[in-house]
Formats: sequence, C-alpha cells, structure tokens
Amino acid sequence: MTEPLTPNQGYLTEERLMIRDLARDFTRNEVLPAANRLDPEHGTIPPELITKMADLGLFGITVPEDEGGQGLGAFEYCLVAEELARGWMSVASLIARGNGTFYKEGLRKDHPRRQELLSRSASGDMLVAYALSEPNTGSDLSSIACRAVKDGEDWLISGQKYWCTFADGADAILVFARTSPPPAADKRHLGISAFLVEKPRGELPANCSGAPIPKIGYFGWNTFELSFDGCRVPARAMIGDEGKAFYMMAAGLETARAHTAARSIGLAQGALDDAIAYARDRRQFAVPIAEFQAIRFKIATMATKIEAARQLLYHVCTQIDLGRRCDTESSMVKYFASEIAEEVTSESLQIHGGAGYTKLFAVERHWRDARLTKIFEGTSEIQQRIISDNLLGRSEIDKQIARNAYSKTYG
Ligand SMILES: CC(C)(COP(=O)(O)OP(=O)(O)OC[C@H]1O[C@@H](n2cnc3c(N)ncnc32)[C@H](O)[C@@H]1OP(=O)(O)O)[C@@H](O)C(=O)NCCC(=O)NCCSC(=O)CCS(=O)O
Repeated sequence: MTEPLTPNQGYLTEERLMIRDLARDFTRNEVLPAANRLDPEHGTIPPELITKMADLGLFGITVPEDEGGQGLGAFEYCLVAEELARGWMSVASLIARGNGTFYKEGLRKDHPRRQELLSRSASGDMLVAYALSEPNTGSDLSSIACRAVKDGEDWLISGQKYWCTFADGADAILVFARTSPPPAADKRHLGISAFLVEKPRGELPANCSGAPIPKIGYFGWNTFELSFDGCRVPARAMIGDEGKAFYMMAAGLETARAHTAARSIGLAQGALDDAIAYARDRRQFAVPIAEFQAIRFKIATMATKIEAARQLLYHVCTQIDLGRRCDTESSMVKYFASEIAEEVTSESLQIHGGAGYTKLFAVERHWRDARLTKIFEGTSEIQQRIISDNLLGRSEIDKQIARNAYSKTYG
C-alpha cells in the first residue's frame, strides 16, 4: 500500500519518489542506450531488457500483492511510464502488456483463473497484445465485426483485426469479438465478448495469420494486421461476462488513457531535457544559444505545458485509484498531454535546428512518437467527444448516426 499523502509532500511521497528514481535510473542506463541504437535501424526491444523490466517488478505494479504484484495503483504505474517514455515510448508501452491491463476488471475475485493469470502477468510470464481495432473499426468500437461462434464447448474466432502491437512477441492476444447481435440501436456495445487467445511467444495463434503494418515510428516492436480464420479457443478463454466486454474495455481505457498521457509527458520531458542541454552547448554569434531570449522563452513555455499536464495527470490517477469513474478526466488528460507533447517535441526539434532533423539526436524519435499519442487509445477528437458528451449529453446527431449504423448492419 502507498503511504498517506501529507500537505508537505503533495502527491510525491517518499515511496513514490523512490519508484520514480528507480525507473529514471533504469531509463538512463538501459532504455535510452537501447533506443538510440535500435530505433534508427528499426530493431526490436531486446528480450534481456524485457527480463530486466520483469525483475524490477514493472509488469506487476497494479496487480494486488496477494496475486503476485506490487499492489500499487495507477499513480505509480503512470509515474514509471513517464520515466520510461523519456527514453523510448515503446518500452513505456510494454508495461501495459503486463499489469493485467484491460482484463483485470473482467476477472472477478472468484474467477478460477484469476490468481494464475494475474501472477503470470505480474511476473512478465504472460505479456498480452490487444486486438480491439479492425480495418473498419477505429473510433467506433461498438462496430466490432470479428465474430466468435460456439462449437461444442469451444469458441471459433473469425475476422480481421488491425493495430495489434506485439501480436508476435506476446504470450496471448486479448481478442474482442462479437458473440451476438446488439439488442437495439442504442445498445450497439452489447454482444461483444473478450477472449484470451494463448500462444507460444514469437508466433501467431493457430488459424491466425498476419503481417506487420508499415508504420512511421513507434519502432522496437511490430504492429500487426491479423486475420482469424476459425481460431479455436476453449470456453475458459472468455474473460468477463459474455456479451459485456465493452464495459471492461471502456473501464480499461480510462487507465490506458492516463498511461498514454504519462507516455506523452515523458516524451515531452525527454525533448525538453535535450533542448536545454543542446541550447547550453550550441554556440552561435559567439555565445551559447541558451543566452537568446527567443530560446529561453521557448524553454519556459515548454516546461509550463509539461508541468500543467503532469499535475492534471496526478489528479486523474488519484481519482482512478480512489475507484471513481473518471472517463471525462482521463479523456481530458489524454487529450491535453498528447497535444502538448507534439508541440513541445516540435519546439525541441526547432531549438536543435538542422541537427534536430537528423537521426543523430533522440529528438526526432520523440517527435515522431509524440505524433502517435494524439491518435492511439482514441484520437484527440474522440476525447473531445467524450468530454463534451459528458458535459452536454449526447447530441441528437450522434444518436441518429448510431441508429443509422445499427440499421445498416442489422436491418
Ligand atoms: C467513441 C466511444 C466513446 C463511443 O462509444 P459508444 O457511443 O459506442 O458507447 P457509449 O454509449 O459511450 O457507452 C456504451 C456503454 O459503455 C458504458 N461506458 C462508457 N464508458 C465507460 C467507462 N469509462 N466505464 C464504464 N462504463 C463505461 C456506458 O455507460 C454505456 O453503458 P450503458 O448503455 O449505459 O449500459 C468509444 O467507442 C471509444 O472510446 N472509441 C475510441 C476507441 C479507442 O480508444 N480505440 C483505441 C483502442 S486501443 C488499441 O487498439 C491499442 C492496440 S495496440 O496496438 O496495443
């Protein structure tokens, strides 16, 4: 358990500072050198690095202690993610393949596999890839078309999935598939179930083929398009209640969006650190460029944006850890932090001048990766929609769009 907060400490207790510093040292010594070497050549995150992360307990931060984890919360999870992203966003993303991410909420206390799955997740022995999106299902997650049908005691999964990062390297893929049609136009999210498709590390499951998507960044691992063709899983592969996986997914996305905000802040902080170092070192007109007001004010603005995002993140993580539903707040921080990450990394590149537009400095990686944070885990526009719907109620136009989508597919 974490220590109680005191007014003097603010959010950062001694224990949290220790966790942050441990992640910071690990990033400086292990993650950053690997990123600087491997990202330019599109190499993959070394398995030894993953083992070291497991040894440090980074895959079990949010798993309860009696289930093999550290029993900490979203706060510590995001603190670590921020530090790792200062080195390499892909490594910060890797911790979301453990920590029971997305399926912890679906495993009730009496679930026969809860103890086994969570302790394996916490130890890094069960790293999971997520198959939510599809070629025609991005922002509109209720439109999932991949299907699972009953065959005796088993389920057979068929359909296409897209944007499944680490499908090859993971020990399982959490596949969201439709098991029944939605009951009504305003309940399109019902009828979707989740299956944990276990497989050998380094391979795709039987009756599933796929290929890496040619993305422009987020290197270190492959992101797949997948085609399931009668992929057989036992009944016990279903996680959560049949037909109600959308709720598990939506609840999981709250923490996932805070985690994306943490990754965005880490990228921005990494870019700011590099900009400060470069501005002190680079001399023009016979002085370091850090002497020029144009550069100094850029640095001031960048630092202010980062700190504003970080403080909002601390607030959101506290709400998550108190068990409050906070889709509005997690969308706010995801939206704000990812927007400022793109701005700050771009300004850092500008301060680096021509050097920034080369592969000789990490800032180009931070800038490329920051661009993605405005898209994955729900675009900035989807976050704005969630926030405005929660403030104003769903718009009549959106209700009509949902009715049209339902009648087009289900008549
Ligand atoms: C855009 C959306 C928010 C739209 O969703 P819908 O309009 O289809 O659904 P809603 O009517 O909003 O909600 C349906 C249902 O769920 C309940 N709900 C919603 N949010 C929560 C929550 N936070 N906690 C619990 N329950 C929740 C809501 O009350 C409704 O229930 P009732 O009808 O009242 O019973 C949504 O589709 C969306 O978020 N889209 C973005 C998609 C996205 O983020 N995609 C990225 C996925 S991440 C990924 O693929 C990573 C892959 S990788 O490579 O690793």
